[in-house]
Amino acid sequence: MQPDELKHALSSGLLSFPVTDFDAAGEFDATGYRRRLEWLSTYGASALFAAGGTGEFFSLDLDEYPEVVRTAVDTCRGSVPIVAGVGYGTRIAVRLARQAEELGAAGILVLPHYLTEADQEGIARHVAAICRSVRIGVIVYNRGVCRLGPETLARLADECPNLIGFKDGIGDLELLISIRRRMGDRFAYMGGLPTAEFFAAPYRAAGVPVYSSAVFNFIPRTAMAFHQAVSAGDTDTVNSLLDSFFMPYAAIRNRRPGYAVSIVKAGADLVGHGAGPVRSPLVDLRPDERTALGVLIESLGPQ
Ligand SMILES: O=C([O-])C(=O)C[C@H](O)[C@@H](O)C(=O)[O-]
Repeated sequence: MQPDELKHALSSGLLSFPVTDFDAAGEFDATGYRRRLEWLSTYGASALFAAGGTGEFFSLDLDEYPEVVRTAVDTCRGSVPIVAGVGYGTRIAVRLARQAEELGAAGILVLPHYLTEADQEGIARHVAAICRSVRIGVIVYNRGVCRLGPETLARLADECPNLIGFKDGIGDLELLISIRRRMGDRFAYMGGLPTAEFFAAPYRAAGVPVYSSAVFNFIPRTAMAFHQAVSAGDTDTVNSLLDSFFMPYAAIRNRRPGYAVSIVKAGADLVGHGAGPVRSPLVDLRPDERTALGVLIESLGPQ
């Protein structure tokens, strides 16, 4: 897929980050992952992101990363574009980006580099090296220690024609709007904070109508309906779902660090599409938390 084709695909609709399937021994379960993507690809997401945050990229072994990307690309070929997450330092990120491109990924999402703070210039060099290493489209992701400003992004966009997207995982509206106004239609823009639905309406107002939904992993019909309600300005439906599902959902999610991913895996399990346990350093939901989540999911009706 050409970078501009990917930019077009990411400029509308709903995105998602499938969880990654691990078996009881904690090994990557390609069969389960393929079934998951076959199921999710029928709900009309504009793109699916393999090995993203919700996909536990940070816990994948470098030897199993290509298996995850290959499974996603082969399963979704011809139905929905697969964007592959890459991360860590520049050398590892470039190696992963080249692997993902060779395996047929439609694009690359640059997850934050690891641990250290870094200057805008250094992060720009990091992103530019990744862009230069592939021909497919690249999306830069402000999150954690990666916090690029509008002027840095403008220089990167001039230097890297295949840099076609910006994803926000920080939630600083002044920064987001400054980037959106400075970059105009040069990028496709995506919201992607934990439980993106909370930010969907204000981000749409800021000129970012597209976001990635983690809950799409277990309530895809509701996730699509929520996105359609935001898009239509149906505030009654948006507020009703925020009050009845997302607020109590967030109350569970906020109980322990890392639950933003663990709760999604628990939800998938509760709807019969289990993906196995999370890998450390994450922990799975406690039994009472699973029960509370199950009640919330039941209240939404069939998916
Ligand atoms: O790796 C990531 O950024 C994500 O998984 C983003 C999530 O989809 C986030 O938007 C969410 O939790 O709804």
